[in-house]
Amino acid sequence: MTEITVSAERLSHWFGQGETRKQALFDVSLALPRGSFTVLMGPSGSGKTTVLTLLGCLRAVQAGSVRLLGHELHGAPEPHLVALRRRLGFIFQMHNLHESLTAAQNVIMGLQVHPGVPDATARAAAAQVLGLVGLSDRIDYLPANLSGGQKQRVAVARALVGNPALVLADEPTAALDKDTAAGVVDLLKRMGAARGTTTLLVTHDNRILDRADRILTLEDGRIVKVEDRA
Ligand SMILES: Nc1ncnc2c1ncn2[C@@H]1O[C@H](COP(=O)(O)OP(=O)(O)OP(=O)(O)O)[C@@H](O)[C@H]1O
Repeated sequence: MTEITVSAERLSHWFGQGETRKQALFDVSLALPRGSFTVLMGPSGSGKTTVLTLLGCLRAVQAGSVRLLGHELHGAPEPHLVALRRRLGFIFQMHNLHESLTAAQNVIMGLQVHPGVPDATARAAAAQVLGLVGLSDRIDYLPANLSGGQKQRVAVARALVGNPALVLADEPTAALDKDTAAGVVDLLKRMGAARGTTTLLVTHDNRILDRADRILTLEDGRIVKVEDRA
């Protein structure tokens, strides 16, 4: 049987209170098999980021079910959610690097959620994953001395260094040129194949679509299309 990393069943979500209360998601159901690479598309405001944050334990589930790594998120206590979040990797459009830390130190931040990792081990893990994203020669650079694409690759390295079960990426290639964007996506795909990492990637970027195993399209808070490419 296929192992499912994360699934949603009839997931609905609302923002605001009283008269401004607005439904952002309507009965969204999906299931991401282990190691799969899924793209989530849709117009601005269709609910993509909301789905990502709900699957990633960054928002409380209000209605419906999310099962992440075998655990139900609806009604789960905060310490449970914190523990689950440690098994995820997040990549956002804005790279959010610490400007006062080098590339390696930023990547090591991705390991701080795993207490007790010795410094030398953390440094070696950071160097290895920076090598995977093609930044072996930039390990000790500060973000100010890196290009936009290089900074984004550091952010990818930071998300992957803890060997997450699930990577949630929100427009990770928006700031990148064509070749760098392709490199980042290929890296995420390779990690899926090599480590069984499951990836869900929000994008408007047509260049990524042909690399997806599955493309989900959201419109007005509903999944309106599922295309299997595998
Ligand atoms: N914190 C919030 N408070 C109120 N409404 C929100 C909030 N976050 C999102 N929304 C609304 O929920 C809907 C879905 O937003 P969401 O950010 O998930 O869309 P998106 O598809 O990711 O859009 P984009 O491509 O522009 O990032 C939109 O109508 C948005 O205005």
